[in-house]
Amino acid sequence: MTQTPDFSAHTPVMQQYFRLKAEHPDVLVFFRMGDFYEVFFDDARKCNALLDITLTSRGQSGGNPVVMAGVPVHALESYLAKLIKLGEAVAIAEQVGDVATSKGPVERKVVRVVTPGTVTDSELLADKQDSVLLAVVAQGSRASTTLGLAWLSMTQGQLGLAECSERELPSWLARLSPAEVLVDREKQPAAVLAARAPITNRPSWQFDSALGARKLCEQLAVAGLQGLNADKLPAAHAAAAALLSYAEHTQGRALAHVKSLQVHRSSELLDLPPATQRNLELTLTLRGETAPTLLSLLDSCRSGMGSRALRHWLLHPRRERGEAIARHEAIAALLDGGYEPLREALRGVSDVERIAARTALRQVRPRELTGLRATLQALPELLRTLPAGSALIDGLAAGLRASPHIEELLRHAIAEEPAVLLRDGGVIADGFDAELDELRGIQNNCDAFLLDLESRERARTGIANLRVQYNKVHGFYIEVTQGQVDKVPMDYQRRQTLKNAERYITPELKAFEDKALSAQERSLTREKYLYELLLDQLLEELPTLTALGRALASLDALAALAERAAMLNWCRPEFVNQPAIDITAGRHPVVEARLRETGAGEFMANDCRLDARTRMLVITGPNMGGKSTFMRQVALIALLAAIGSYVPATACRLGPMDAIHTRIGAADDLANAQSTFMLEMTEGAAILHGATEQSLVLMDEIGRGTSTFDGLALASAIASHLHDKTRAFTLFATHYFELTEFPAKHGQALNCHVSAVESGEDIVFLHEIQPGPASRSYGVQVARLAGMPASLVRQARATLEALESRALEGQAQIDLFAAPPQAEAATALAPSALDEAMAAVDPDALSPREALELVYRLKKLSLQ
Ligand SMILES: Nc1ncnc2c1ncn2[C@@H]1O[C@H](COP(=O)(O)OP(=O)(O)OP(=O)(O)O)[C@@H](O)[C@H]1O
Repeated sequence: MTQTPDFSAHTPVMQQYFRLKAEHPDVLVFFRMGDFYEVFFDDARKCNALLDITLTSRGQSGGNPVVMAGVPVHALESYLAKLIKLGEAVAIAEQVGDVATSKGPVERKVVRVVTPGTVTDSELLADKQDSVLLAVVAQGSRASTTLGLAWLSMTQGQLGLAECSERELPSWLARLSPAEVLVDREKQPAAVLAARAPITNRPSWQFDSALGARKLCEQLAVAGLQGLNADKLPAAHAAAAALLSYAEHTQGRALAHVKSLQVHRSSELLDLPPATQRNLELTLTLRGETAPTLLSLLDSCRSGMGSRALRHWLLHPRRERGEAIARHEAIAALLDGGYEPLREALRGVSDVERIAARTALRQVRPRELTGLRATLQALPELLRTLPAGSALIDGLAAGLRASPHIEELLRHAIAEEPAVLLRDGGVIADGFDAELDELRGIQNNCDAFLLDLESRERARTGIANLRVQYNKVHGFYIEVTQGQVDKVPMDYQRRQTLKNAERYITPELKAFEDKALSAQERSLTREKYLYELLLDQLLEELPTLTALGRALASLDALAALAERAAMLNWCRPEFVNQPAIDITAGRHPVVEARLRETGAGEFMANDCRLDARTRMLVITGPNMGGKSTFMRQVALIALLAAIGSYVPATACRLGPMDAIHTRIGAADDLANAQSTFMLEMTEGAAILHGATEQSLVLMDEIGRGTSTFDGLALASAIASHLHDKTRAFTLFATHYFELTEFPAKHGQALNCHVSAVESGEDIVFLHEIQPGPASRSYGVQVARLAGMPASLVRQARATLEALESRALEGQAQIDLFAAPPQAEAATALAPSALDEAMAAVDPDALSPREALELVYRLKKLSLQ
């Protein structure tokens, strides 16, 4: 920016601006000047480009024209929303001094910095999605790096810590989907670029473990972190140090509401790598839209809080099944006892979670408090709708019994329908504060007083047309027409002379004027003061409010899951300790819903039976037959069960599971300059390294990105590896017909196929999974269905027949699944002269001279 170090060359206001800008060099500074926020120089040019606001240049400062642009104060929120979406951060510098009494420019201060990861204004936040601020730092040597993660949802008041390896980082980034990532300015972990979130650089010294541990203890008001299972995480503590200082810096205050901490260890969560989240279309479709996805289908929540909780559950499934079982039990209770009354009661609740956070940050608006009040008043009714029979719901009910004190306080303190903004007045209820009532009384009684004074003065002076009036310039006055002026009493002082009237003031009217004019100002000041006091009192109740928000969010999410289970005819899954994925009549929930919506037919339900003896299904069948759908539905059912939802099936038994890996064809990742095939192999390799016996692996047409032989060879080697070494539960869909021989030689694999029947030249897909290999692949028929020209289809059919007959004649007898050649097997040639000579040597029998000769001889042989 055009910044001159010598501020003295500038006007006093610009000096003030430069000082603030120097404290916030990396963000846009919005500098309050009366009814506008002004931006200057480079910030102005940037805003001109991003917001399309006009650049102007006014006067000079330090010898240069002052380039500036401005946004009106009342439109701030909409401009901020745009900038935050574009990943920009904005420091808001307000006038904090008193304009009337200031000598020189009024004092200004940055009161908060709005950044993508720390926004709390409801207008700037998506209702259904949390805004997460994440700090990532790498610790350790190059050979063994540990990444420390610390994150904060400012509006939930929730901190999270985790440590992971470099390989696991992408999964974490996909799971947390941060709105802003803080990194060490000096060493940025490469993977954070993939988060596609704005990156904010922070100085290295802020990523300090000891400082982080201390800050966490202070923030959570605990003496040590052991009790929270949060000790011995030095890398995460280092990230927390940077996270907390940045968060406080942006809010301009301590974070009173951040009182809870979750420590996630990678090993506790069911691993959902980014490819899995993408391929299963959990929260976004492959095209990047928010519907139709699993979340859009599940989310029938009544509140933004519920939607956010559900999203969190979906992306953080636990391996340990206690939490999921408790949710299954709660859904069963809601289905038994009726979930509709609860959902009705939840319809009107406000976003208590965000209101609590905004209260803590002292940003809460009057209307949010009336929303909170209404919610508190509705709680007794809501409690009555809760069913019995679920320990989880009983626990949440305890969170709903918020102290009646808060409701009472809000009822007395806040007006029935307060103004939108505190500065407009009319927020504090009548009868709450005697002083405020008196000040308001003065304003309200103004008219009555003036009428009363007028009739008294008329009687006293005998001037019948005397009038008491007010105007902005002269204030209150008594007006007497020129003809009556001689009747004016002594205590009347002339204020103004008009053509045919005189205007006077009396001591009584002057006293009233002083009181009335200052009453409005004073009542506003008093309201602000009372509002601050109210916030202090609410702050004491913050833990109760936070717990209430969480309880409402969970109940909403549970009720949505119950409603979905009932409406979509889902069943309660069962967990077992043996290896098993045993699904009866499973369906793909999103494809099924889509078919129903478009009236395109019924979804064909299919079973999936995998156990310790059958760990792999080799799935063949025509394109469009339903292979991908079947594989995905198995994964979705497993995931739904793990988050505590019912599942689209008639019965479902699941053994332990640690991860869901998917390799499903995707378009080229041009952005990362990876070809289809390279991407396929990279993802495949990650699966082979990461999967275990307890993982579910979906492999959809691996190898198709390269030539047929390469692809077939790789696909068979990958299948063998998964079967013999990894032993993961694997669904392996392939077009390589040769792979249907795989199960014959691999005891834990079975063939199955999606059925289709030919009718004349056409093909009808039955979408039914049947045992055994497919008889053929019907590619030409599918092409015909897709509308390829008839002549082309005829030509393809003829070529196919020719190829097939040639293949039959000269079928190569290659054993695709033979054991890989061992390194030593390669040396199984006839022994060389050198080998023979070496074999003949008896070292103990050699004299030194013979040994020397032997060396010369061996050297000679080696050169032959
Ligand atoms: N079980 C089913 N019941 C009804 N319709 C289904 C079923 N499975 C799949 N479909 C329909 O068939 C379409 C194609 O399914 P899918 O993509 O799973 O086929 P595929 O065998 O994987 O094809 P390709 O080999 O070309 O990838 C789906 O979009 C869906 O509309």
